[in-house]
Amino acid sequence: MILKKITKALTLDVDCVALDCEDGVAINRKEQARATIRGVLDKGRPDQSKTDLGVRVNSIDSGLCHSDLESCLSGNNLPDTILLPKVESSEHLKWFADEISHLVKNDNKINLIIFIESAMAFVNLVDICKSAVQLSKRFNFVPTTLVFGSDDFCANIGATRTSNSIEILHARQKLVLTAKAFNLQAIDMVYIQYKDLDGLKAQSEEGMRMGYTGKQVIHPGQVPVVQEAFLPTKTQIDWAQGLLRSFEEHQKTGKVPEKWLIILGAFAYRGSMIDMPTMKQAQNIMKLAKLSK
Ligand SMILES: CC(C)(COP(=O)(O)OP(=O)(O)OC[C@H]1O[C@@H](n2cnc3c(N)ncnc32)[C@H](O)[C@@H]1OP(=O)(O)O)[C@@H](O)C(=O)NCCC(=O)NCCSC(=O)C[C@H](O)C(=O)O
Ligand SMILES: [Mg+2]
Repeated sequence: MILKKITKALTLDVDCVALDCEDGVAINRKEQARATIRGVLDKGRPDQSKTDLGVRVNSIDSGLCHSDLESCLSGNNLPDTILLPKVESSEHLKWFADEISHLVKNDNKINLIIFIESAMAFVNLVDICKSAVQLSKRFNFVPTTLVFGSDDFCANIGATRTSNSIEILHARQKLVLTAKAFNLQAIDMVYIQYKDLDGLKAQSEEGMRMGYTGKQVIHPGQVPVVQEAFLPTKTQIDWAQGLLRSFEEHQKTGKVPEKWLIILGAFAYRGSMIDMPTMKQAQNIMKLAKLSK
Protein backbone atom coordinates (compact mmCIF):
# COMPACT_ATOMS: atom_id res chain seq x y z
CA MET A 1 0.00 0.00 0.00
CA ILE A 2 1.63 3.24 -1.04
CA LEU A 3 1.90 6.21 1.31
CA LYS A 4 -0.71 8.24 -0.61
CA LYS A 5 -3.33 5.54 -0.05
CA ILE A 6 -2.33 5.08 3.58
CA THR A 7 -2.66 8.82 4.17
CA LYS A 8 -6.10 8.76 2.58
CA ALA A 9 -7.15 5.66 4.53
CA LEU A 10 -6.29 7.40 7.80
CA THR A 11 -8.80 10.16 7.02
CA LEU A 12 -11.69 7.72 6.49
CA ASP A 13 -14.35 7.10 9.13
CA VAL A 14 -13.70 3.37 9.47
CA ASP A 15 -13.31 1.06 12.47
CA CYS A 16 -9.95 -0.36 11.44
CA VAL A 17 -7.31 0.52 8.85
CA ALA A 18 -5.13 -2.43 7.81
CA LEU A 19 -1.66 -1.40 6.64
CA ASP A 20 -0.76 -4.26 4.35
CA CYS A 21 2.54 -6.13 4.10
CA GLU A 22 0.87 -9.19 2.55
CA ASP A 23 -0.96 -9.82 -0.71
CA GLY A 24 -1.54 -6.15 -1.58
CA VAL A 25 2.27 -5.72 -1.77
CA ALA A 26 4.47 -7.09 -4.59
CA ILE A 27 7.15 -9.52 -3.49
CA ASN A 28 9.97 -7.10 -4.42
CA ARG A 29 8.36 -4.28 -2.36
CA LYS A 30 8.12 -6.01 1.01
CA GLU A 31 11.05 -4.15 2.58
CA GLN A 32 9.71 -0.84 1.32
CA ALA A 33 6.23 -1.59 2.71
CA ARG A 34 7.70 -2.37 6.14
CA ALA A 35 9.66 0.90 6.15
CA THR A 36 6.60 2.92 5.07
CA ILE A 37 4.46 1.33 7.76
CA ARG A 38 7.14 1.92 10.40
CA GLY A 39 7.19 5.60 9.36
CA VAL A 40 3.39 5.87 9.64
CA LEU A 41 3.42 4.29 13.11
CA ASP A 42 6.27 6.56 14.24
CA LYS A 43 4.27 9.63 13.21
CA GLY A 44 1.43 8.52 15.49
CA ARG A 45 -2.24 8.42 14.76
CA PRO A 46 -3.99 11.58 13.54
CA ASP A 47 -5.48 13.70 16.36
CA GLN A 48 -8.93 12.61 17.54
CA SER A 49 -8.76 9.46 15.43
CA LYS A 50 -10.54 6.51 16.99
CA THR A 51 -9.67 4.23 14.10
CA ASP A 52 -7.91 1.06 15.10
CA LEU A 53 -4.54 1.00 13.37
CA GLY A 54 -3.57 -2.50 12.26
CA VAL A 55 -0.77 -4.12 10.30
CA ARG A 56 -1.43 -7.15 8.11
CA VAL A 57 1.82 -9.09 8.19
CA ASN A 58 2.77 -11.86 5.77
CA SER A 59 1.73 -15.40 6.62
CA ILE A 60 3.84 -17.43 8.99
CA ASP A 61 4.61 -20.03 6.31
CA SER A 62 5.89 -17.33 3.92
CA GLY A 63 9.06 -16.88 5.96
CA LEU A 64 8.47 -13.08 5.93
CA CYS A 65 6.33 -12.79 9.02
CA HIS A 66 9.14 -12.49 11.58
CA SER A 67 10.68 -9.49 9.78
CA ASP A 68 7.25 -7.84 9.44
CA LEU A 69 6.53 -8.26 13.15
CA GLU A 70 10.03 -7.17 14.14
CA SER A 71 9.64 -4.00 12.12
CA CYS A 72 6.13 -3.00 13.18
CA LEU A 73 6.61 -3.92 16.85
CA SER A 74 10.02 -2.31 17.25
CA GLY A 75 9.30 1.43 17.65
CA ASN A 76 7.66 3.42 20.43
CA ASN A 77 4.26 3.45 18.73
CA LEU A 78 2.89 -0.04 18.31
CA PRO A 79 -0.03 -0.91 16.03
CA ASP A 80 -3.30 -1.56 17.89
CA THR A 81 -3.79 -4.76 15.94
CA ILE A 82 -1.90 -7.43 14.04
CA LEU A 83 -3.83 -9.05 11.20
CA LEU A 84 -2.42 -12.54 10.73
CA PRO A 85 -3.26 -14.12 7.36
CA LYS A 86 -3.46 -17.78 6.36
CA VAL A 87 -3.60 -19.18 9.87
CA GLU A 88 -4.04 -22.94 9.54
CA SER A 89 -3.35 -24.55 12.90
CA SER A 90 -2.85 -24.04 16.62
CA GLU A 91 0.92 -24.34 15.93
CA HIS A 92 0.69 -21.08 14.01
CA LEU A 93 -0.85 -19.43 17.06
CA LYS A 94 1.92 -20.82 19.30
CA TRP A 95 4.54 -19.42 16.92
CA PHE A 96 2.81 -16.05 16.97
CA ALA A 97 2.54 -16.00 20.77
CA ASP A 98 6.26 -16.79 21.08
CA GLU A 99 7.16 -13.97 18.66
CA ILE A 100 4.97 -11.49 20.50
CA SER A 101 6.49 -12.46 23.85
CA HIS A 102 9.97 -11.61 22.51
CA LEU A 103 9.04 -8.49 20.55
CA VAL A 104 6.55 -6.67 22.79
CA LYS A 105 8.58 -5.49 25.75
CA ASN A 106 5.93 -3.71 27.83
CA ASP A 107 2.51 -4.76 29.12
CA ASN A 108 0.75 -3.62 25.97
CA LYS A 109 -1.84 -6.04 24.66
CA ILE A 110 -2.00 -6.23 20.88
CA ASN A 111 -5.31 -7.16 19.25
CA LEU A 112 -5.15 -10.16 16.94
CA ILE A 113 -7.31 -10.57 13.85
CA ILE A 114 -7.07 -14.07 12.38
CA PHE A 115 -7.60 -14.71 8.65
CA ILE A 116 -9.20 -18.07 7.84
CA GLU A 117 -8.67 -18.78 4.16
CA SER A 118 -7.89 -22.41 3.37
CA ALA A 119 -9.41 -25.88 3.63
CA MET A 120 -6.93 -26.81 6.40
CA ALA A 121 -7.85 -23.68 8.37
CA PHE A 122 -11.53 -24.66 8.28
CA VAL A 123 -10.76 -28.25 9.29
CA ASN A 124 -8.79 -26.90 12.30
CA LEU A 125 -11.00 -23.90 13.05
CA VAL A 126 -12.15 -24.88 16.54
CA ASP A 127 -8.57 -25.76 17.59
CA ILE A 128 -7.33 -22.43 16.22
CA CYS A 129 -9.91 -20.49 18.23
CA LYS A 130 -9.34 -22.53 21.41
CA SER A 131 -5.61 -22.07 21.11
CA ALA A 132 -5.93 -18.31 20.50
CA VAL A 133 -8.13 -17.89 23.57
CA GLN A 134 -5.90 -20.06 25.80
CA LEU A 135 -2.62 -18.45 24.69
CA SER A 136 -4.02 -14.95 25.14
CA LYS A 137 -4.24 -15.64 28.89
CA ARG A 138 -0.43 -16.00 29.08
CA PHE A 139 0.82 -13.75 26.27
CA ASN A 140 0.22 -10.11 25.45
CA PHE A 141 -2.30 -10.38 22.67
CA VAL A 142 -6.10 -10.46 22.53
CA PRO A 143 -7.85 -12.43 19.78
CA THR A 144 -10.76 -10.26 18.70
CA THR A 145 -11.84 -11.38 15.25
CA LEU A 146 -11.98 -14.02 12.54
CA VAL A 147 -11.90 -12.83 8.92
CA PHE A 148 -13.18 -14.93 6.02
CA GLY A 149 -10.53 -14.74 3.29
CA SER A 150 -12.79 -15.95 0.50
CA ASP A 151 -10.41 -15.25 -2.38
CA ASP A 152 -7.56 -17.30 -0.99
CA PHE A 153 -10.09 -19.91 0.13
CA CYS A 154 -11.46 -20.34 -3.43
CA ALA A 155 -7.94 -20.58 -4.80
CA ASN A 156 -7.04 -23.14 -2.15
CA ILE A 157 -10.00 -25.47 -2.71
CA GLY A 158 -10.08 -24.97 -6.48
CA ALA A 159 -13.56 -23.44 -6.48
CA THR A 160 -15.00 -21.43 -9.36
CA ARG A 161 -16.74 -18.20 -8.40
CA THR A 162 -20.47 -18.15 -9.16
CA SER A 163 -23.00 -15.33 -9.05
CA ASN A 164 -24.84 -16.81 -6.06
CA SER A 165 -21.63 -17.70 -4.17
CA ILE A 166 -22.78 -21.26 -3.56
CA GLU A 167 -19.15 -22.44 -3.62
CA ILE A 168 -18.34 -20.58 -0.41
CA LEU A 169 -21.64 -20.94 1.45
CA HIS A 170 -20.57 -23.68 3.87
CA ALA A 171 -17.29 -22.00 4.78
CA ARG A 172 -18.94 -18.59 5.14
CA GLN A 173 -21.50 -20.04 7.56
CA LYS A 174 -18.93 -22.09 9.44
CA LEU A 175 -16.75 -19.06 10.06
CA VAL A 176 -19.52 -16.94 11.55
CA LEU A 177 -20.81 -19.84 13.66
CA THR A 178 -17.38 -20.65 15.11
CA ALA A 179 -16.47 -17.00 15.70
CA LYS A 180 -19.65 -16.49 17.72
CA ALA A 181 -19.00 -19.66 19.74
CA PHE A 182 -15.71 -18.09 20.91
CA ASN A 183 -17.12 -14.59 21.36
CA LEU A 184 -15.08 -13.28 18.43
CA GLN A 185 -16.19 -10.83 15.77
CA ALA A 186 -16.78 -12.26 12.30
CA ILE A 187 -15.67 -10.16 9.32
CA ASP A 188 -17.05 -11.08 5.94
CA MET A 189 -15.37 -11.61 2.55
CA VAL A 190 -13.99 -8.90 0.30
CA TYR A 191 -15.99 -7.72 -2.76
CA ILE A 192 -13.38 -7.23 -5.45
CA GLN A 193 -15.57 -5.57 -8.14
CA TYR A 194 -15.02 -2.31 -6.29
CA LYS A 195 -16.97 -0.20 -8.80
CA ASP A 196 -20.12 -2.34 -8.51
CA LEU A 197 -21.79 -0.77 -5.48
CA ASP A 198 -25.16 -2.51 -6.00
CA GLY A 199 -23.47 -5.91 -5.89
CA LEU A 200 -21.50 -4.82 -2.82
CA LYS A 201 -24.70 -3.70 -1.07
CA ALA A 202 -26.43 -7.02 -1.77
CA GLN A 203 -23.43 -9.06 -0.56
CA SER A 204 -22.97 -6.86 2.53
CA GLU A 205 -26.63 -7.19 3.54
CA GLU A 206 -26.41 -10.95 3.04
CA GLY A 207 -23.35 -11.11 5.32
CA MET A 208 -25.08 -8.99 7.94
CA ARG A 209 -28.13 -11.28 7.88
CA MET A 210 -25.82 -14.30 8.32
CA GLY A 211 -24.51 -12.79 11.56
CA TYR A 212 -21.30 -11.16 10.34
CA THR A 213 -20.34 -8.02 12.26
CA GLY A 214 -18.48 -6.26 9.45
CA LYS A 215 -16.78 -6.60 6.10
CA GLN A 216 -13.35 -6.04 4.55
CA VAL A 217 -13.17 -3.11 2.15
CA ILE A 218 -10.50 -2.39 -0.44
CA HIS A 219 -11.54 1.03 -1.76
CA PRO A 220 -12.86 4.24 -0.08
CA GLY A 221 -15.99 4.10 -2.25
CA GLN A 222 -17.00 0.85 -0.54
CA VAL A 223 -17.02 2.31 2.98
CA PRO A 224 -20.45 4.03 3.16
CA VAL A 225 -22.22 1.13 1.43
CA VAL A 226 -20.81 -1.42 3.87
CA GLN A 227 -21.39 0.75 6.94
CA GLU A 228 -25.01 1.30 5.98
CA ALA A 229 -25.58 -2.41 5.43
CA PHE A 230 -24.20 -3.36 8.84
CA LEU A 231 -26.08 -0.73 10.84
CA PRO A 232 -29.70 -1.25 11.86
CA THR A 233 -32.24 0.63 9.75
CA LYS A 234 -34.62 3.23 11.22
CA THR A 235 -37.49 0.72 10.87
CA GLN A 236 -35.52 -1.90 12.82
CA ILE A 237 -34.65 0.62 15.55
CA ASP A 238 -38.28 1.78 15.86
CA TRP A 239 -39.44 -1.83 16.13
CA ALA A 240 -36.80 -2.73 18.73
CA GLN A 241 -37.36 0.44 20.81
CA GLY A 242 -41.13 -0.06 20.79
CA LEU A 243 -40.84 -3.68 21.79
CA LEU A 244 -38.35 -3.06 24.61
CA ARG A 245 -40.39 -0.11 25.92
CA SER A 246 -43.58 -2.17 25.99
CA PHE A 247 -41.77 -5.03 27.69
CA GLU A 248 -40.27 -2.73 30.38
CA GLU A 249 -43.70 -1.25 30.99
CA HIS A 250 -45.08 -4.72 31.43
CA GLN A 251 -42.29 -5.66 33.84
CA LYS A 252 -42.95 -2.54 35.98
CA THR A 253 -46.71 -2.65 36.15
CA GLY A 254 -47.22 -6.36 35.85
CA LYS A 255 -50.04 -5.44 33.51
CA VAL A 256 -50.26 -6.81 30.06
CA PRO A 257 -50.56 -3.97 27.54
CA GLU A 258 -53.85 -4.26 25.74
CA LYS A 259 -52.20 -5.06 22.47
CA TRP A 260 -50.39 -8.04 24.00
CA LEU A 261 -52.01 -11.38 24.13
CA ILE A 262 -50.16 -13.64 26.53
CA ILE A 263 -49.92 -17.19 25.22
CA LEU A 264 -47.83 -19.60 27.29
CA GLY A 265 -45.27 -16.92 28.27
CA ALA A 266 -45.05 -15.36 24.85
CA PHE A 267 -46.91 -12.30 23.66
CA ALA A 268 -48.01 -10.68 20.45
CA TYR A 269 -46.47 -7.42 19.26
CA ARG A 270 -47.20 -5.75 15.93
CA GLY A 271 -48.59 -8.99 14.59
CA SER A 272 -45.69 -11.27 15.60
CA MET A 273 -45.26 -13.75 18.41
CA ILE A 274 -42.58 -12.40 20.76
CA ASP A 275 -40.64 -14.48 23.26
CA MET A 276 -37.20 -14.23 24.85
CA PRO A 277 -35.14 -14.90 21.66
CA THR A 278 -36.95 -12.06 19.88
CA MET A 279 -36.36 -9.78 22.87
CA LYS A 280 -32.64 -10.60 22.61
CA GLN A 281 -32.70 -9.75 18.89
CA ALA A 282 -34.25 -6.38 19.76
CA GLN A 283 -31.50 -5.85 22.35
CA ASN A 284 -28.86 -6.70 19.71
CA ILE A 285 -30.31 -4.07 17.37
CA MET A 286 -30.23 -1.38 20.08
CA LYS A 287 -26.68 -2.34 21.15
CA LEU A 288 -25.49 -1.94 17.56
CA ALA A 289 -27.40 1.34 17.13
CA LYS A 290 -25.72 2.75 20.28
CA LEU A 291 -22.26 1.58 19.22
CA SER A 292 -22.59 3.39 15.91
CA LYS A 293 -23.31 6.82 17.50
C1 LIG B 1 -8.30 -1.63 -6.35
C2 LIG B 1 -7.34 -0.47 -6.36
C3 LIG B 1 -6.01 -0.88 -6.99
C4 LIG B 1 -7.92 0.70 -7.17
O1 LIG B 1 -7.07 1.82 -7.02
P1 LIG B 1 -7.22 3.15 -7.88
O2 LIG B 1 -7.24 2.80 -9.33
O3 LIG B 1 -6.18 4.12 -7.40
O4 LIG B 1 -8.68 3.64 -7.48
P2 LIG B 1 -9.33 5.05 -7.67
O5 LIG B 1 -8.64 5.85 -8.73
O6 LIG B 1 -10.79 4.82 -7.85
O7 LIG B 1 -9.08 5.75 -6.24
C5 LIG B 1 -9.79 6.90 -5.85
C6 LIG B 1 -9.09 7.52 -4.65
O8 LIG B 1 -9.12 6.59 -3.57
C7 LIG B 1 -7.78 6.25 -3.18
N1 LIG B 1 -7.75 4.82 -2.85
C8 LIG B 1 -8.01 3.77 -3.64
N2 LIG B 1 -7.92 2.63 -2.95
C9 LIG B 1 -7.59 2.97 -1.69
C10 LIG B 1 -7.35 2.21 -0.51
N3 LIG B 1 -7.42 0.84 -0.50
N4 LIG B 1 -7.08 2.88 0.62
C11 LIG B 1 -6.99 4.21 0.64
N5 LIG B 1 -7.20 4.99 -0.45
C12 LIG B 1 -7.48 4.37 -1.60
C13 LIG B 1 -6.92 6.57 -4.41
O9 LIG B 1 -5.59 6.79 -4.02
C14 LIG B 1 -7.61 7.83 -4.91
O10 LIG B 1 -7.27 8.90 -4.06
P3 LIG B 1 -7.27 10.40 -4.58
O11 LIG B 1 -6.32 10.44 -5.75
O12 LIG B 1 -6.81 11.21 -3.40
O13 LIG B 1 -8.69 10.73 -4.98
C15 LIG B 1 -7.11 0.06 -4.91
O14 LIG B 1 -8.35 0.43 -4.40
C16 LIG B 1 -6.39 -0.88 -3.98
O15 LIG B 1 -5.19 -1.07 -4.10
N6 LIG B 1 -7.09 -1.44 -3.01
C17 LIG B 1 -6.51 -2.26 -1.98
C18 LIG B 1 -6.16 -3.64 -2.49
C19 LIG B 1 -5.79 -4.53 -1.37
O16 LIG B 1 -5.41 -4.09 -0.31
N7 LIG B 1 -5.91 -5.83 -1.57
C20 LIG B 1 -5.63 -6.78 -0.56
C21 LIG B 1 -6.78 -6.87 0.42
S1 LIG B 1 -8.09 -7.94 -0.07
C22 LIG B 1 -7.62 -9.44 0.53
O17 LIG B 1 -6.62 -9.51 1.10
C23 LIG B 1 -8.48 -10.62 0.29
C24 LIG B 1 -8.41 -11.71 1.36
O18 LIG B 1 -7.16 -11.92 1.93
C25 LIG B 1 -8.86 -12.97 0.68
O19 LIG B 1 -8.06 -13.89 0.50
O20 LIG B 1 -10.05 -13.02 0.35
MG1 LIG C 1 -6.15 -13.62 1.53
